[in-house]
Amino acid sequence: ADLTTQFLDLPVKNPVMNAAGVWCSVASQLEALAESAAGAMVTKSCTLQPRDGNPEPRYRVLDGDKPFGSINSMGLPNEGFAYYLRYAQRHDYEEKPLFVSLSGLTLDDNLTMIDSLKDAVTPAILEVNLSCPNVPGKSQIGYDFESMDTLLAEVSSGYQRPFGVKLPPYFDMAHFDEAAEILNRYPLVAFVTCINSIGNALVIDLASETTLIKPKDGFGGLGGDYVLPTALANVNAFYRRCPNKTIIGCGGIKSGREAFMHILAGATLVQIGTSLYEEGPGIFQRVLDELSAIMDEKGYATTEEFRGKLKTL
Ligand SMILES: O=C(O)c1[nH]c(=O)[nH]c(=O)c1I
Repeated sequence: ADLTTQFLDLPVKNPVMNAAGVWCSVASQLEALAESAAGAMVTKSCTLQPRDGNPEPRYRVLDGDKPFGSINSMGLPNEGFAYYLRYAQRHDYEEKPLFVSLSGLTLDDNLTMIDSLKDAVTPAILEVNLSCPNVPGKSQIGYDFESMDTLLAEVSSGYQRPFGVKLPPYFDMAHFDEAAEILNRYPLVAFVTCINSIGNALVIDLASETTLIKPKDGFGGLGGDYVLPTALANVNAFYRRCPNKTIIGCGGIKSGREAFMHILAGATLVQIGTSLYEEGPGIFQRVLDELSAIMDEKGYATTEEFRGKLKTL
């Protein structure tokens, strides 16, 4: 099958990329993504200043029994905005698009970073993270509709170019409606990435009767198989409610099957997190081959032919 995809006005070799935060914190990882089969890539969400993040253990893969997944409370460790801006200025955009993810600790920090990104005049695509669940004392902007509205207004007037947002999962129709109503008031919000990890889950080790991770009494963001149905719901909910925006799907993708489901639900690109963390950048070619085989089997030549075509009963 032909996996080439149009994202906004950009031709992309294929719809598969990494999820922000996974395999994208330092130059060596970014270079590995650039050399991988991924059709696009995104940098680790960054703050204005470098951050160490939370104490370890702060990431655990859950693969002892089914389902496969992960829990993390990294706490936004990153090299600082200037580091990722430097990478964005030396990235080969002919090879593949680069997204830059920002997660400022304050609105001012976000606006300062956006100003520099705008003046740097790089083709990098801005993904504003509204959903980091792991900074102690910081709640997720995506769950505070008023501050989300304010941030989108400020970023729109500051950046004055199309950008996107990374949303937390929502679990109520009224929340899908309210979030979409806000997003639709900002035409510069060109894309919406659903979902970030399901925040503040708790995984317990039976033998030791202890939490698996250290920060926040063991509460952390859930990824992997656990979140696929919620991810698909959020992709489809915003696909239905935001007809003028592009949806990027993220959550529970570990093979061509889940990638196909995300596209069927309305996603244009799909992001891989937990499975990339565990398998490494070789996963992209595997998922692409699996997706292509499923499309061939079903008789779809391009992703365009089935994107958003989920049937209801
Ligand atoms: O703890 C993190 O660094 C983190 N972890 C996540 O699961 N999602 C996020 O957006 C972030 I910024």
